[in-house]
Amino acid sequence: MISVTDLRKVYRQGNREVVALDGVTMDVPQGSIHGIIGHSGAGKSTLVRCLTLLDRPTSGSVALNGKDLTNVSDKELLTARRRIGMVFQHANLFDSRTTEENVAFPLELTGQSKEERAKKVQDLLRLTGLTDFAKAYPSQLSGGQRQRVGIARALAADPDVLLCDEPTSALDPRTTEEILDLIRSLRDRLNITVLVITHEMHVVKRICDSVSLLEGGKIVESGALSEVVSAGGRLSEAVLPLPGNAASIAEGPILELLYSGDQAYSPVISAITKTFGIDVNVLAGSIEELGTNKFAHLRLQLDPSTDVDAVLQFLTDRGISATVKGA
Ligand SMILES: Nc1ncnc2c1ncn2[C@@H]1O[C@H](COP(=O)(O)OP(=O)(O)OP(=O)(O)O)[C@@H](O)[C@H]1O
Repeated sequence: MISVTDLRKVYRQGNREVVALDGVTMDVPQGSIHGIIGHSGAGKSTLVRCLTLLDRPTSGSVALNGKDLTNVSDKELLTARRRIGMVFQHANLFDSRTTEENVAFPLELTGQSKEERAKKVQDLLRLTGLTDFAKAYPSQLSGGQRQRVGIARALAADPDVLLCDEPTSALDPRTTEEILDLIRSLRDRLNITVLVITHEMHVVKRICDSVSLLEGGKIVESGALSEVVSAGGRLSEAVLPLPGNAASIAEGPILELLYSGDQAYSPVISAITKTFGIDVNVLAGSIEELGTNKFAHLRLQLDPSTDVDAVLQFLTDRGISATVKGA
């Protein structure tokens, strides 16, 4: 479990102050995968540096399993940092070391026997699908395989938290899916807490249980993926985007519908047409399955004669969030 409370980081640039983190608070429970998404300059890198205490926050706290890391001695901090395994965009491997030697590197500092280290490395290679590449050098590996080595190395010290900073930004789409699936399967097998910092929504959609939107150093939306999608805010728009310029072919009110669960497959449109005896035109739609939940986002144009308030009530009664566009 990692808990961040009111984290602030202010940089000084001459006379100017830059507030890179402005009161970030979040709790990520043991065994869950939390995504932090934000555009360039939102404060993601600063957050990573503050979470690992590579950069001291100006105020606020970062606690790992209840222990406040902002309040420990430098020696304790060194030990505490090993509880957080780091995965970066580029694996930054030692070119002169083989896969197994790269993975063994953090273990060389732990005082374990050679046999214990060798067994641990073999376990990690099996876990990350690298057994056949144990003797290969980084130059003989693909980008995805190198990232696997980086992940195996990050797990060597049995961390409580795996902090992944843009883990797939340098990979092609297929390798991205493989690495994301690996991260999720590691969480399933090791019950490790995972924090994924990314600017890519598909990363969040593919593996995260919960997500926070970071903007200008603040978390502006946060929650379980199903909650934020149903809430109809900015994350919802990003997960279930509709084209902004879907042309209407006739006059009539335009409604946007957002709904989840089994209702995502319910015949909403035919229910409206039958109940109100009107024509309905689908301007745009997006249906997604995220984890075990399904979500739908539709933009509909209704007959000009429609009693819009009655349709809105009809939809609300069925647990469907509906808003009139351009009203
Ligand atoms: N060492 C520093 N000194 C002064 N300002 C800084 C420093 N590091 C970051 N900043 C500022 O803090 C803000 C957040 O930067 P940060 O690098 O954390 O954003 P980011 O979301 O990681 O962006 P990117 O995705 O482009 O790396 C920016 O306005 C940046 O200019």
